[in-house]
Amino acid sequence: MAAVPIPTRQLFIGGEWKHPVLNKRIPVINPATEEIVGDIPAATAEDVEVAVEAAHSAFNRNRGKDWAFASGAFRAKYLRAIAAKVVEKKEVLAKLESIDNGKPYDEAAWDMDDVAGCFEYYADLAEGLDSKQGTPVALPMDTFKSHVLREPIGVVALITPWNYPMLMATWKVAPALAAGCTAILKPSELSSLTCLELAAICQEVGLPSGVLNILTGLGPDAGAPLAAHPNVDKVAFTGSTATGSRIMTGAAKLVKPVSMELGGKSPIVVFEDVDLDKAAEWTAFGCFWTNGQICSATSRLIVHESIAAAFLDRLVKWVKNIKISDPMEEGCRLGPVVSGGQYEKILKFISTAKSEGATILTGGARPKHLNKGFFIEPTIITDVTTSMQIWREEVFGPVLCVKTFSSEEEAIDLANDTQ
Ligand SMILES: NC(=O)c1ccc[n+]([C@@H]2O[C@H](COP(=O)([O-])OP(=O)(O)OC[C@H]3O[C@@H](n4cnc5c(N)ncnc54)[C@H](O)[C@@H]3O)[C@@H](O)[C@H]2O)c1
Ligand SMILES: NCCCC=O
Repeated sequence: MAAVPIPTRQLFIGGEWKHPVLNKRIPVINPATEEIVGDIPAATAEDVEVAVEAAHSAFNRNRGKDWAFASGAFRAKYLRAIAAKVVEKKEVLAKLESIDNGKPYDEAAWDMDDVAGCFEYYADLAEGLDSKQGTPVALPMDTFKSHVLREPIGVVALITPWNYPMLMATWKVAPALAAGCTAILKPSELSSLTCLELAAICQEVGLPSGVLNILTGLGPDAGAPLAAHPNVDKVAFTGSTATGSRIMTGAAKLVKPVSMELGGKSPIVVFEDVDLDKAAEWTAFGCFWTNGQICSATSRLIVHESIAAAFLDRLVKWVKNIKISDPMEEGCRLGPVVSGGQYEKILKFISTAKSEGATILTGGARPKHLNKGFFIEPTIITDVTTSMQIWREEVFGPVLCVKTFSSEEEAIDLANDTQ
């Protein structure tokens, strides 16, 4: 599949492209080739200041009548226009995401459908707001009147991860805009390309200036000052539990509301009466989809002891059939993990599991047919105990750890074992 040129973009603030105040940039590395293919602007606290001011004036412009307190139907038109542009540019966006993040092109293309669907969904909700405004609330005393007013909270900071770059951003941008908030989006420095294209789309559809500002940059340099800014009224964050906890601690000092979507360690339980082939397919899908980099990855397999050997045999066969290649290659089902840092981290998880006494049933290393790129074979680890790191911590890569059970109670206990 032909690659696409990587656009050179700036920060998107107040409806315009702006060079970062300190003029720094971050290289974009294609994880399949380890080559630098472009760069993105690196925002710092100085740019955060300008972006928050832009979002603030957009919120208050014309006493809010231009956006925040305009009708939901007015705002919905922009959300639908963005959705239409995403559909129009789907192929380019999916290719950029695939090059930036390493996910198979087909999966990136599904994600773009989800992005468009999400903007449409919140457009519906924005339209629905209008008829709900002013709904009376019955009170026991006639002398008092009460009605419901739904109002945007103000300027919101949206901080997102790299595993579904444009989709995770959309899950925050679309509802914020539908509600009438103005926003500053800070995507992950590891895959920001499509979020910068979202900025271009906002410009194309004529989204009022300052309603959505997009700052790319490092977490500590751009994310931290954004989350802590006193004129940011709410922070919505998706990412690791450690970063979420840091943001929440800072927000607590300002009594600032936050919403957090953090990491996980999800189980898949396979009972003795399953169809072995179907269960093997879904187990592989649950853990190895998006190269295993999903918050909901079913990274703990809990299988009934009476079928464990036969089931693992099928699963290993299934996993060995997964096509591992450059994510832009036709039929790719598993690409590289997102970065060199993530690659090293996952290999360390695997070596710690070995040193703690677990067995690598399959995988555990870079596939032999690939000599560059941050590729890791789909890995299945057995002889795991609940005290091992591989069982307790989120790996966020193509690694499945296995435990057997003999009773339903035991399966439930293992499934509920918290991180
Ligand atoms: N629950 C969900 O819906 C969901 C969805 C996707 C990913 N995730 C989780 O995200 C994690 C993977 O993403 P990640 O590695 O990008 O997470 P991360 O916490 O490293 O980074 C997430 C975002 O926070 C920013 N950031 C980093 N340090 C910061 C700081 N001090 N202050 C403010 N912002 C800061 C990063 O630049 C990035 O934009 C996994 O744990 C995964 O489970 C959860
Ligand atoms: N399908 C999107 C899942 C997002 C979590 O990582």
